Amino acid sequence: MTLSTDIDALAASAEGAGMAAMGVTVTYRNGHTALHDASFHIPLGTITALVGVNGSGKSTLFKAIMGFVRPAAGHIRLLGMPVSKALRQNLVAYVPQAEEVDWNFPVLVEDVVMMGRYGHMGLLRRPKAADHRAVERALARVNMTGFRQRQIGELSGGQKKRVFLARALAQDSRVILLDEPFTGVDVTTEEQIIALLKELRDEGRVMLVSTHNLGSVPEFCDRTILIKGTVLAHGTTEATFNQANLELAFGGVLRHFMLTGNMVPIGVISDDERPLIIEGGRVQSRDSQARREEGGDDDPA
Ligand SMILES: Nc1ncnc2c1ncn2[C@@H]1O[C@H](COP(=O)(O)OP(=O)(O)OP(=O)(O)O)[C@@H](O)[C@H]1O
Repeated sequence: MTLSTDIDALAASAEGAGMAAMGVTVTYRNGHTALHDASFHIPLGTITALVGVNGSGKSTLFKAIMGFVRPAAGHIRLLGMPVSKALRQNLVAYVPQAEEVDWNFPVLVEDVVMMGRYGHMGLLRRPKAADHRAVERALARVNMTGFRQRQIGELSGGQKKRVFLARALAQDSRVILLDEPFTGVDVTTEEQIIALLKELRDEGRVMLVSTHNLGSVPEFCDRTILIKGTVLAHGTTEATFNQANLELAFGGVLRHFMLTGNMVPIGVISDDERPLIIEGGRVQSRDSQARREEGGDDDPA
């Protein structure tokens, strides 16, 4: 009872207005507790990275937020509401990992995006002009208009991701969960997706993005949640995404290099093809690396 009141107070505050979780524990049917006592909060109009090693509980947290699994303990609020209420109001969208989708299923790109409108339609799911307009707008926003009549299975990995993002846009949800949106995506598409996420943030939406692409987290995520069976740390990326916390979350996969002629220790976290570089204890974003390569940034020497 007290816990429920606390979560409602947190969800009513600006700090937790986007998403709030308190003491969330998820135990699967086989008895495995994948998430224990997880707590965090996210304001509106933010992009939050969810980072942790394989099996750390990222997808489990998504399932709890989507109402697919019921926490054994704890509470979640989305936009100040219990999960079930936010789902009923069509306020939450999920962009899945590629592996979760049966690509042999014969369905056109525009039909996938129209699925985002189902919650806005009546029982017979007969699309109205407004639904068609929403689908068109969403496809245009992800640069996929020319592919609307294609079978989804025929698209590249990056194009499929953009179609699922368009489905979330057509749904017009305020909370968008993205499960590893950059896997199998080239750098240009990644940059397009990041630009779109920033636009959605500026519209006041809340995004939670699980990613192994650590190098791009400081570039586009305002906040970070580090997870390893529980929430190890959460807060602004500036305050949270640092060497000490990353070592806690990634321990075994953190590599240290001491480059010849350079007295600054270089840490490389190589959880993915795009590693995160930590130089002299400072996280280097891709922007700052690029500026340095052009000779314009603060030189550590
Ligand atoms: N349906 C399930 N039943 C039992 N255990 C599960 C189930 N789904 C996941 N797990 C276990 O729960 C833990 C967390 O899994 P989860 O899929 O949430 O990790 P993740 O952080 O999303 O991993 P990845 O980065 O590999 O996607 C793992 O130990 C996993 O084996």
